[in-house]
Amino acid sequence: MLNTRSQALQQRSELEIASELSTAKLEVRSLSKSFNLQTGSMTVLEDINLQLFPREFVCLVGASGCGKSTLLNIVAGLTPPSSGSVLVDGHKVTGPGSDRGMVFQNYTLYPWLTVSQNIAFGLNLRKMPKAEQRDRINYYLDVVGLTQFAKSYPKQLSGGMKQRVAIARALANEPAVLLMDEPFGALDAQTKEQMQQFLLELWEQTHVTVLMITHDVEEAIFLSQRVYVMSARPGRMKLEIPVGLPEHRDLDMKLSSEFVAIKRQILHSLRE
Ligand SMILES: Nc1ncnc2c1ncn2[C@@H]1O[C@H](COP(=O)(O)OP(=O)(O)OP(=O)(O)O)[C@@H](O)[C@H]1O
Repeated sequence: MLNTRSQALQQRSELEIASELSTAKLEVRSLSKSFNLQTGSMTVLEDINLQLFPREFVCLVGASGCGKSTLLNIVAGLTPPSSGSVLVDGHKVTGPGSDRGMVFQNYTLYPWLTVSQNIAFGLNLRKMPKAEQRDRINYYLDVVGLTQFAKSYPKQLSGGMKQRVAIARALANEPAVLLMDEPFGALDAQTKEQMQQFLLELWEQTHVTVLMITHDVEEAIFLSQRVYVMSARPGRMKLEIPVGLPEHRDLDMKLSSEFVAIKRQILHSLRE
């Protein structure tokens, strides 16, 4: 299925491809959000602007409480903004939609469904023909390396495996953008590093456009082409840092001087 898609991509003219790549997949325009509390109104996000281009992996870092999850929930269409707008492929977001796949920190698999059935969940909702569903499920089971666990239930899987199923479920809808909120926050350090490597390989294979929130500055640099740093109260975009590392990365790269220089810049910005 993706192979057919990539063949189609190859057949298109370079001009068409260049034009597609320069059009934002996701755009957040002058977005602000306030919550009404008993004590008055609290502005959580102020004048947020960001753009993600096709096949980009972008991370958002910022102090706890600066509004990262609120921003992601607005992009997902789960929370309305107070002002400003979110556009996916040029269309204004007015609610949740299958053009945005979401992966949360806490495993959100349905415990009564098998791995395959979890991955099929969105496809069933969309009434996709069963044969097409089977192809997609098999493809994404293979992409996340869980073919042998197709018939297992979530309780039979480790934390890392559960997150791989959650990622496969989000990808099975082939969304325009994959939104991830601290997806590895609940994993131990070793599993987290394995999952970072896995996610990078998956991104190299599928070239999905990703917006991810993380507390972990190293994780953000390791995975991204760009990192946005947010300030707190109200949350604003403070810094946008391009990550000029090669696309193909391994864990040793975290020790390189380029990596450490970017880390220093982000940490200084977070401390200011
Ligand atoms: N529904 C809500 N009603 C009122 N206040 C809210 C609501 N949702 C979030 N907030 C407040 O908005 C602020 C930002 O919260 P948010 O969860 O977006 O921050 P965050 O940067 O994701 O934090 P963390 O990194 O700790 O997860 C917090 O002060 C939070 O209490």
